[in-house]
Amino acid sequence: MFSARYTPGVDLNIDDNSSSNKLNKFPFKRKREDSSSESESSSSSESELEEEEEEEEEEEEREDEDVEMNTSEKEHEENIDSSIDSTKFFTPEPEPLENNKHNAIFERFKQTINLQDSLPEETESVKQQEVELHDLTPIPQPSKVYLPKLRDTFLNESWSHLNKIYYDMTQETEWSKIHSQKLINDTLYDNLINNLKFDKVMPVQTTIIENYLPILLKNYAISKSTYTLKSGDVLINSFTGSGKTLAYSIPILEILMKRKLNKLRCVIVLPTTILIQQVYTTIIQLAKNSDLIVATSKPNSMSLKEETEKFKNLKMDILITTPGRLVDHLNSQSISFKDLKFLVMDESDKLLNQSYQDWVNVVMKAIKNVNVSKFVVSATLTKNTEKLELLKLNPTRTNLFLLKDDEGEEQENIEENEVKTHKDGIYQLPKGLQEYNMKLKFKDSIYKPLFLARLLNLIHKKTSNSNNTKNIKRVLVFVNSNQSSLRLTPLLVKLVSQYNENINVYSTNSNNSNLQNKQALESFNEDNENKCNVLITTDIMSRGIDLLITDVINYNLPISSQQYVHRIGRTARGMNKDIGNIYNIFIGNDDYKYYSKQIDRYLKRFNNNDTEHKTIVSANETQLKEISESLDERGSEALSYKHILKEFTK
Ligand SMILES: Nc1ncnc2c1ncn2[C@@H]1O[C@H](COP(=O)(O)OP(=O)(O)OP(=O)(O)O)[C@@H](O)[C@H]1O
Repeated sequence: MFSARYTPGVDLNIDDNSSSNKLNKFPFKRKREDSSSESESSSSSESELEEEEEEEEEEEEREDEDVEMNTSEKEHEENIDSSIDSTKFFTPEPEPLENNKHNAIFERFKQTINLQDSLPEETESVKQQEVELHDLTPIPQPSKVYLPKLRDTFLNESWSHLNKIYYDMTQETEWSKIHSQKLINDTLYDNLINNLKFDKVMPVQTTIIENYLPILLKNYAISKSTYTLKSGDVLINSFTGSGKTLAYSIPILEILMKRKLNKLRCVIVLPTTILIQQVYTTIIQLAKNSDLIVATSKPNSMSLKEETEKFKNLKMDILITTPGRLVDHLNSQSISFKDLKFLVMDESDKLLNQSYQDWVNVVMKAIKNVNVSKFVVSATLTKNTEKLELLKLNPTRTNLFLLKDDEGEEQENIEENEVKTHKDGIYQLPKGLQEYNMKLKFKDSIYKPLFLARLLNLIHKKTSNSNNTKNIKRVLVFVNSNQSSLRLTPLLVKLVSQYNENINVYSTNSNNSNLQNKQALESFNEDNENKCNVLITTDIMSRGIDLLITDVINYNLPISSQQYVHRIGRTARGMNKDIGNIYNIFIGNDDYKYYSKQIDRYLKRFNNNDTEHKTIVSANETQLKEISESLDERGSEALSYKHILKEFTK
């Protein structure tokens, strides 16, 4: 109940009833006053009144004693009193006491006071300075020191010393022209025209074939052992679907086809097994009728031991693999980099984000004293110096291939108000995209699956682009987690069946076996006329996958502009650059704000003045507007939806 300051040597007895102990009675006097006022209603007894009178007398006695104290002692005591909140702390006052030990204490106290009085005067002036008062204006502060943003500078400088070669979209040419210039051999030309059925050379391919391949060929003619060192490394930053696979494969195959060696001369590293299969399919078609042996190494298809056995007898020229498997083979010495000439890192920014088995360092160590040309490739090539440093690029001969924008400006130097260059790279979108942003009100968020079903119905009914004569629709629906994919798929199957029997919904997720995922992908890719195939997937499908996809729906927003670039890059690819609709679904304002600040502002579009993609459902797309309008909760569609939802949440 009581709060009392403990004074060493004084025995504080807080028994308030002990009237005989005056020392105790005094310290808690105020408390007693308080408590008497609290119990005003109770009648005060005569004895209590007497007691109070007694106390008053005692106090008067003390006052008299005080007068007898010397002035300095008194002043000091006042000072002490004023610095103590007397309502909180009570220190026993000296009184004439029967107990001699207290007298000794008071004696010491007096001595202390006297000593304090004899302190030199400047102590006081120092004290005064310390308590100097200020009014309420802020105390002046030293001006802020602005340090340069070292990290940003550091990041951006990674490209500054590279030999930049800009290309533009007009640089499309014919394979026959490249062939006639003797830049590619007859077999390669034949494979391009007859196997792959390509007649045009895409701009990024043209620039590399015209600018890098001649140097490689010239140096190869001079020396078969140092040509890669003299030609240097290649960095390719080019948008999704622009044909980067061929851009690096053609120069490499042209050189490797020149002599039959059947020793490991090229390794292509990719982040996923799906991509390994895809690149392999392209390369074996290009290498047909040549002496080159192309092999893959995929973690899921064969054990390391089995693969090691296989490699003992396989004199491969090209190996396509993942970073983890490559490290496994290097560690078990089942492959050697002794004859290596080319190392390709496709989707390089993704690879450089993987620290699994410290793969970059292991691989760089393995190629230490070998002359190797490195190809670092991505639609979102990193500018991060720390990461690029790991690759130990050729310090004097590293060529960076970059796209100029529509106005012929060099993309790297564009720092406009609306479109910012991301510190990690340049994020150019493909040309033929149509982007639609749609917002659902926050209160309608439970209807998001129903909204998606309506949207798919609409996509199926939309008339196709003239290139897509069979009117096949393939729609990728991106969700952010495996769980979302598992929850959404059965619900969507049920919902779309109410609208449209021509919509097939598949999903890839980690609950499926590899075989099931493969089958889902194959079914999704089937050419069923007038059908709409839908694949619900996570970002595992966002990189590099090359199928004819007509529409991409960001059911959940991606977390970064890089991720957005790769997701939407599954459409508007290669020669199908005019086929590609993107639908971004926002819930409430927060999603839209996130998209604007974290994603959209870093994207470069071929025509940046075209702001249509930024509107929430463009005015001419009235159907889209209809489906994104608030759903009437009493409507029969919404009611039946709620019933279905209940079934799925049981
Ligand atoms: N010269 C060409 N003529 C016609 N089609 C081509 C040509 N080169 C590539 N393609 C096709 O263009 C599509 C995209 O090519 P590729 O997969 O190499 O793109 P990418 O730039 O690597 O894309 P991503 O960044 O998404 O991996 C593929 O279907 C490919 O077969």
